[in-house]
Amino acid sequence: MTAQIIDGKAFAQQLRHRIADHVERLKTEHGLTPGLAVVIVGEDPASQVYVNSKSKQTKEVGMNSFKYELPKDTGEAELLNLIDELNERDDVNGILVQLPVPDHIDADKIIKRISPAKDVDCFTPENVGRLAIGLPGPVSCTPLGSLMLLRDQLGKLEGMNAVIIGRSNLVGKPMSQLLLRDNCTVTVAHSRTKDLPGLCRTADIIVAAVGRPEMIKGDWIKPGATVIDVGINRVDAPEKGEGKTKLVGDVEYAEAAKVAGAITPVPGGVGPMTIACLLANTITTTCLANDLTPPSDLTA
Ligand SMILES: Nc1nc2c(c(=O)[nH]1)N[C@@H](CN(C=O)c1ccc(C(=O)N[C@@H](CCC(=O)O)C(=O)O)cc1)CN2
Repeated sequence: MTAQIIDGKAFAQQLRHRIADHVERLKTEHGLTPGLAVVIVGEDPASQVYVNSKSKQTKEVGMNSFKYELPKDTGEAELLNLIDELNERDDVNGILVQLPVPDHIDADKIIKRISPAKDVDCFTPENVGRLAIGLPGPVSCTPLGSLMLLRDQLGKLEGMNAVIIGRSNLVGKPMSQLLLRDNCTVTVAHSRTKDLPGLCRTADIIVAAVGRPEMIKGDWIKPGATVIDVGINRVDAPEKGEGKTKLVGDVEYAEAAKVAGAITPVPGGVGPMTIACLLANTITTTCLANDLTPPSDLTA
């Protein structure tokens, strides 16, 4: 068997087209132009790439983009002041602080300062709670993107055994909420889980979000299972030349693709969905702030 490759890049592009249509409708029917503010502190090269993509794609779908590039020695108080300002602004519907922030800044403190009404990452305690009890609001971007890919691939997820590997606040925990909501039987595995290979072999759906290159082996996959690889790991690639690197996921892709029914590649799988879902969340927060029902095709 050779797995179907789930093309996240193409799906994200279609999603952005739908988002652009929603933006146009908000403008023409309601006089609203959604605005997204993205804040980066420091010069981490990968973060700069992500932030530039976010800003570019925000403009491409017709929203206003506000980008704040702060030096790495920016103080916590200064960053908190900027967030306070953005919380107050009527033309800003979404605020995102790119993670990681430098060590001298307390990321939790920063996240908690973002108004839940503008928290397009769905990181604030209020929005995490809303997600857990199924209230309308933004949904964590990478899990939302993964869910959209799963539903597109499998239709109804009801009754399926889902194993999520990784229990982070960013991916593992919100992913478990979303799959539970879709009536999967969900197991969240982590570093203390016993017999991880055996557990994975019971899964109809595997979501790998551990951040360890190719940790999930091909022979851990149940034949026909759907594999969502959230990992984005940069590793040495001597085969490409001295000093060269490449991106790999958390799953041993070549071997897993021989067994799985469908699998996301890295790059080109879940990554592009993360940014598209950020734009989707900005539509959601814009609608909720203006007493409009968020479009059902952009949320969970
Ligand atoms: N505030 C946030 N910070 C971070 C988040 C987040 O959701 N909110 N997630 C990650 C980084 N991230 C978005 O910010 C992100 C990561 C990867 C991709 C992506 O499209 N990856 C490409 C490969 C890109 C490359 O060549 O490096 C792919 O997988 O095809 C988009 C967004 C941490 N921080």
